[in-house]
Amino acid sequence: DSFTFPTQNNVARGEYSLSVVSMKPLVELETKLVQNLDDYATALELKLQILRRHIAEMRVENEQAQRNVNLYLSHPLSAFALIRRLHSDWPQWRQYMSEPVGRAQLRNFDTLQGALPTQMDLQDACNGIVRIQEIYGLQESHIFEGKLAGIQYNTGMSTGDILAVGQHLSCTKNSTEAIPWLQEVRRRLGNQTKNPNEPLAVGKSEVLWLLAETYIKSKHYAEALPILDIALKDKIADAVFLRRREQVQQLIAKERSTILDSDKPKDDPRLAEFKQRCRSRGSMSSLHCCYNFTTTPFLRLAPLKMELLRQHPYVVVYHDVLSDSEIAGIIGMAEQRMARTATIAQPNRTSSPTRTAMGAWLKRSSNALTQRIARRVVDVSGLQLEGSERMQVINYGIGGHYITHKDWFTHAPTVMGNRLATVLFYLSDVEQGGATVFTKAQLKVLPRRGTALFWYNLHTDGEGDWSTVHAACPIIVGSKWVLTQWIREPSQIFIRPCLQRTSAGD
Ligand SMILES: O=C(O)CCC(=O)C(=O)O
Ligand SMILES: [Fe+2]
Repeated sequence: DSFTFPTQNNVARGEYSLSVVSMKPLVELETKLVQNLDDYATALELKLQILRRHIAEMRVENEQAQRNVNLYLSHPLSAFALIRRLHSDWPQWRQYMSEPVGRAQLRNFDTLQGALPTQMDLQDACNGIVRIQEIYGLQESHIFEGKLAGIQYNTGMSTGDILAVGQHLSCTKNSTEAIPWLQEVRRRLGNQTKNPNEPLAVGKSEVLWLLAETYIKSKHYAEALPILDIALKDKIADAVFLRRREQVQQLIAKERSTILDSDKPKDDPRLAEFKQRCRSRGSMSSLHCCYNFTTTPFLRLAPLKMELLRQHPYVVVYHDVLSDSEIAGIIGMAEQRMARTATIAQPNRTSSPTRTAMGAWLKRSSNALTQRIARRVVDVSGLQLEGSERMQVINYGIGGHYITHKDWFTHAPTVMGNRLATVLFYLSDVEQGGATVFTKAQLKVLPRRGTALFWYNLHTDGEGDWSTVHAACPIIVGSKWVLTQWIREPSQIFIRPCLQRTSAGD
């Protein structure tokens, strides 16, 4: 179920990619690293300059000696100087050559190293990219070139970027998904040979090996063979490749290969619905719009722009209910309290989290601002908040999403009661992706800064309403912020008493 709680009070390691806000320090970290490397280059240049100057002087002296060796050595001061230089100076030059350059920069790097993203961060980031590709059905080649869901951006993927995703995918259950990525790396490397002086150069033989192994792992033996052959033909491979080739030939003779694409696992229906809804056009399909004057007495003075999206389940949107300064204040508070949000079902990290975001709980009584927001929740819902959990602010990260879930509990605690209703405020616009979708009710709501979504999670008799299952589609481009208030049953006794179900759908 979807009860979420923070596991840590600050950004713990391996949690950068989960929200845009938690990645912010990385930009400054890179600034420092670039400066440090620049300082290292300066130290190298300084040493080089000193060397060049001395070499020039040495050459002048030595050439003079060479022109007339006898004359040079006949002069006692020249001969003396030669002896002295060779005895005293040259060992010092040896010493100078052996001294490492940039020790200070190396030490400085070591102090920054602890803040570098971990393997887990990279995995999360890979998962995010793959999720965008999968859920929206994007072509890998488009992503490589920086075209995301029909929009061409200036940023594409480098060979190193693509290889990292390929490597990640080759270790996953569906390793065949790595193939387009690794093939692209292979294509980009082309006939290029690795420059041994380039620290970041990608080795072609390593890529070919990984590609061949990925084919072999998924029993596509026939495809592995030509890959190994390329490596052998280019003579960039060694005996290991030759042995592997023989093994593959034996496998082809013995075992049946799988035909590419035939073994694609079928999506489970929930995932299929999620994909379909996220890919659908974002029509709000409102039933009607009106001004709400009636939910609470306050609204008679300041009516809210309300749009009814569905009657069953009852889902409404309120436009422009938060001001820019209120939003800035809430985000500012949340930023200081960010922690990874984990669901109770999986409080520890797994490779495929159901929710990829960082969150903060805010007490409604914290300050005038949170009290005002709480009041707004009462206004849009007509419900009371005593006994409800705190407000939760969420910021999503790379390909951030929240899989299909229901906000109500199957076994609700009797004291706190179940989550009768949800109010979801959008604190930001999202450039692409990140819609809230109701998969059963076939509704897609695009985040709009300042808008609130309200729905009932329970039928009038208190039973959980399955038609309220919903999800957050992966963000493609943007930083999505939401504030959620789940509203518990007990304090609503007189407002929305438990009734027999009125009509079929209610
Ligand atoms: O972020 C969204 O669009 C949905 C969030 C949600 O479903 C929740 O917090 O329960
Ligand atoms: Fe939810």
